[in-house]
Amino acid sequence: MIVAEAVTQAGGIDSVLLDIEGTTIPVAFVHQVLFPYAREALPGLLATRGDEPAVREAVAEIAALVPGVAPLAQLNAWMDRDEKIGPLKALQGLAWAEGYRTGALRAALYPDVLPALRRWHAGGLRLAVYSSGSEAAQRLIYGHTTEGDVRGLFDGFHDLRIGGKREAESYRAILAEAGWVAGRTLFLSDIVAELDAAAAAGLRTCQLARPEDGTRAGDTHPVAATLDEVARLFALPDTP
Ligand SMILES: CSCCC(=O)C(=O)COP(=O)(O)O
Ligand SMILES: [Mg+2]
Repeated sequence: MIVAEAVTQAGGIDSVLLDIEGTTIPVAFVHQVLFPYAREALPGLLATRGDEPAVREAVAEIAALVPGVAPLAQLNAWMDRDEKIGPLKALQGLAWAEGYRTGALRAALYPDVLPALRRWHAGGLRLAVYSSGSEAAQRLIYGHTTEGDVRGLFDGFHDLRIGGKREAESYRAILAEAGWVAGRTLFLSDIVAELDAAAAAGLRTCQLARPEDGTRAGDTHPVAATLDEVARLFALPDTP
C-alpha cells in the first residue's frame, strides 16, 4: 500500500473521475442483481424490440464483430466471460431501464459513497463517471439510487465509446472532452490495470479495495477501503 506517496501528493486535486463497479457500487449488486436481470430480459428484448434504432444498432455491431453468429448466442458468450463490449453494454442498459422503470431495480451504493460525493461536490470538486456500463446505464444507476436521483452530482458520464478502460488514450480523451488537467484529476477504481492506464495518461490514482468485495490491493497505487479514506489520503474537501 503506497500511503506515503499519496500523502506527499496531497492537495491540488480539483476533479475526480470514478469507476462504478467495485468503486461506488458493490460487485455483488452488479453480478448478482444487474447481470442476471439483463440475462433474463435480453431474449425478450431482442424478440420484441428489434425495430428500435438502439437495438438495431447494437445487433448490427454484433454482426460486424462476429459475423454469422446469432446475436443472443454471442451476447450469452460475452456475459459468461464478463466481456466489456459496447453492444452488450448498450443492450444491458436497455434491459435495466425497464427494471428501474418498474421499480424492480434500485441501486444500493456503498454507504460511504453518497455522503463523500456530496461533500466533494459541495466543496467545489468536479465529478464524472467512467464505467464499462453504457452512459444510459450509468444515468439509470445514479438516477435510481436508494437515496433518489443523484445525477446532479456529476458533470459527465463516459463509457466504452471513448475507448477501453485499460488504455491510456481513453483517459486523455476524457480529459480533453471535460477540459480537465491530468495532474489535478484523481481516478478511482478497483482494477489495477485501469489505474495503470490512467497513471500513464498523467492522472493521479487511488485503488478502492473494498473488504466486502474481497478486492485484492495492488502495490503500485495508493489504496483506500472507502471514499473517506480517499479524502484523507488526498486532502479532498471537508474530510471528516
Ligand atoms: C453502469 S452499471 C453496470 C456496470 C457494468 O456493466 C460493468 O460491466 C462494470 O463496469 P465498471 O467499469 O463500472 O467496473
Ligand atoms: Mg470497477
